[in-house]
Amino acid sequence: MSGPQVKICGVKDIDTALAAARAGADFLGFVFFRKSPRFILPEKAEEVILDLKEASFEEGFALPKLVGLFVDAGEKELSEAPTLLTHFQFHGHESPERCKELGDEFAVEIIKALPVSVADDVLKAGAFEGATDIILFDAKPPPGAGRPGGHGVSFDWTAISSYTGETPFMLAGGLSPDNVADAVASQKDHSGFLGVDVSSGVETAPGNKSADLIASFISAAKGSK
Ligand SMILES: O=C(O)c1ccccc1N[C@@H]1O[C@H](COP(=O)(O)O)[C@@H](O)[C@H]1O
Repeated sequence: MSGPQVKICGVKDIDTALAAARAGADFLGFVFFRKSPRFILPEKAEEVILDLKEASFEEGFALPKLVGLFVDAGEKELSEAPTLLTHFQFHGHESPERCKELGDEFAVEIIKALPVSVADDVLKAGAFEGATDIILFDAKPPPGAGRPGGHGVSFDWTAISSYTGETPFMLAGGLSPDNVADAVASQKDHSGFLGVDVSSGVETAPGNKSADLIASFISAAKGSK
């Protein structure tokens, strides 16, 4: 495995985007789900992306891949998303066929999140083979939760050992600077492991990202803690 890729999700402003990109984030996520404390308007996300792109030229850091996070979004919502997004991340009930169709229609790569609590949940990834570019194994939300992710809860990572698909996967749910090295170590021998994704674990309060926690998370994930 080459080094794990890191996705910092729930970016709401240029300072966070710059902190993550300068620290070496490979993906930045923008949450277009209104019930989330990380929600960002598409116009604001577009502004952040354009400013980030300009800074990447001026300072010479790599522009991360740019991910829009959606939950059962319709065509209108998807078409209002910033045009520079490289990936759509789906956290709703999107079928494999719908994932494939939308990836082709919007010319983006698709990340499909699958909620996991036990090994059997991981087997559901089989249906998405060939329909998505990345599978995101995320923790199942707590009962009664108002959104399908971003709760800072984790699951037993050994559940992923039952995954034998060809589609690369990322791991999310309750990761933080303190446990991400263990999470990476738990998957490093799995040929499909692409990287890790975090939101709550690099925040001081829901929706408030910390540049220090982001930098600590990225170095711990990439092995230079
Ligand atoms: O972050 C949110 O508010 C959110 C809303 C709706 C769907 C997913 C959401 N977050 C994603 O959940 C995982 C894990 O988050 P955490 O690190 O446990 O907070 C990650 O992909 C978030 O982007």
